[in-house]
Amino acid sequence: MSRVVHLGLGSFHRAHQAVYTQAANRVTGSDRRITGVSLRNRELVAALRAQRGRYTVLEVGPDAAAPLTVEVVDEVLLAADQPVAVVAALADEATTTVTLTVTEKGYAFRPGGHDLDLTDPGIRRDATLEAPPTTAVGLLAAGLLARADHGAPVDLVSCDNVGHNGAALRAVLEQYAALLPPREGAAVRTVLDAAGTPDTMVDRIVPRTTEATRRAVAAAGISDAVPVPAEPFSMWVLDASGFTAPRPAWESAGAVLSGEVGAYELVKLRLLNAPNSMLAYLGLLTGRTEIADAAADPDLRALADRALGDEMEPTIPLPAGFDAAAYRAQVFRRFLNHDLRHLTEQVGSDGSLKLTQRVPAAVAWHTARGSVPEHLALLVAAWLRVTADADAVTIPTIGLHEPVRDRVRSLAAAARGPHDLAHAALVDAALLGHDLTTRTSFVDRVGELLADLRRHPAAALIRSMARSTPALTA
Ligand SMILES: NC(=O)c1ccc[n+]([C@@H]2O[C@H](COP(=O)([O-])OP(=O)(O)OC[C@H]3O[C@@H](n4cnc5c(N)ncnc54)[C@H](O)[C@@H]3O)[C@@H](O)[C@H]2O)c1
Ligand SMILES: O=P(O)(O)OC[C@@H](O)[C@@H](O)[C@H](O)[C@H](O)CO
Repeated sequence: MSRVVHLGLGSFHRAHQAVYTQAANRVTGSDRRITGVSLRNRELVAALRAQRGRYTVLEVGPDAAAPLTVEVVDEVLLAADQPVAVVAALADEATTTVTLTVTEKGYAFRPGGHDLDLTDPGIRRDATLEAPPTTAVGLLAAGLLARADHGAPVDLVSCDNVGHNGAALRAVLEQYAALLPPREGAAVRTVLDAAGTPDTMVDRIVPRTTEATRRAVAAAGISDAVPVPAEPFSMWVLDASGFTAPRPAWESAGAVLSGEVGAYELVKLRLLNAPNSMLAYLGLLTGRTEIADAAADPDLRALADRALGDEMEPTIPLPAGFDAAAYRAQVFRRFLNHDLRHLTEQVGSDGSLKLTQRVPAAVAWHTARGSVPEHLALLVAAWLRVTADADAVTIPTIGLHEPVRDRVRSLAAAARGPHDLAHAALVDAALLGHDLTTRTSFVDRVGELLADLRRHPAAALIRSMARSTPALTA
């Protein structure tokens, strides 16, 4: 029986692809199992091993189902300690599907784009082949290299919130292969050429596990050190034509096989993830710890809703039969799920990587038509304010991570003011990608809004924008 190897055994995989795989097994009577690889989370690996890979998905909020026991992960590896075993699992002929949820960071993209960062120290070290790999890209490539010996088919399925995630994964692997010694590079390319890298759209809000999750699971009589909370909603759209090898029949468990994955990805990134980011940054600037509290504020909600409906929706081709109005209403019902306790700091982390996927192409759509999307400018200004100014976030945060924070702060120290900073960060340093570097009318507006956010309490600007007539500035 063919097996799945998953890289990035975080919360999302356990509440999404693993659940679909288990359900597909039940529906089709097959027994496909998952080798789950955590890159470096030693505690998680120890806990899952102690539970023989078994854990609970706890749905929370309205319409939550009963806790679900997931027992489809039958092997758990820690890449930091067992890189050779991970490469062997990836190389095994029985492995026909490799799935990934390694966050945007895991692809080692160059800031602002989808090219491999050739200066990334981990990538450079792995590419020497002098020691076992440590990065997700290095591990995958080592697995492909070893597969050259047998040539059995395999698919690499990115399940991260990255636009054209399959193509992006293929591109970084190709660029990594070019760094390898010629013989090994050619072997990796040969295996990659034959492999599938389908694009996918993945959707389920899965916050971090908290003590409340553990208590709720214990109250249901289940002993589990690593339960995963999740919203009841779940969606997975896959490009069926991108597969080359046997795989779990995820469609029998509700996944959608579609020729329009690209359109679904854009729906997800621009109509769900972008307003989610907006609630996160405006929430952080107005003292909200949780997304649901930010969404419950009528002014924040009005701005995020206009960003979604007026500024994002026109920029994307909707999938056939897609009901945008229903989606928009559903998105906000999902954000308002208080039981999720989805933290503004989780959604607001790594903004430079996330916003690059969510915003610049939509801005380019508007500026090409002579308008400046006001609410998207506010989103970017809010990200800059949170990133540049140590005094901007007044609530306690424990892990508001931002890879370019130091860079932005040194640009801020050198800048003559907010307009200068916006241009230095978005044009000169291209921190949100090259699409924005030529959109100077948009960058000017970001600078103005950043000035407002610095001059007044964020709530005042938010209130006045929310209560003024919505318009795209020409
Ligand atoms: N949580 C959600 O609501 C959700 C929904 C849709 C998609 N996703 C996608 O799944 C990803 C993971 O989300 P999660 O909730 O499991 O997060 P998590 O924090 O629980 O797990 C993150 C995983 O990514 C790995 N990782 C982190 N940095 C890495 C790096 N530099 N290189 C390689 N691997 C790295 C970690 O080892 C861990 O396994 C998200 O970034 C997103 O792309 C998440
Ligand atoms: O990428 P994360 O999980 O750190 O947080 C960002 C969220 O916007 C995102 O994960 C959503 O919850 C998810 O994309 C919903 O499907």
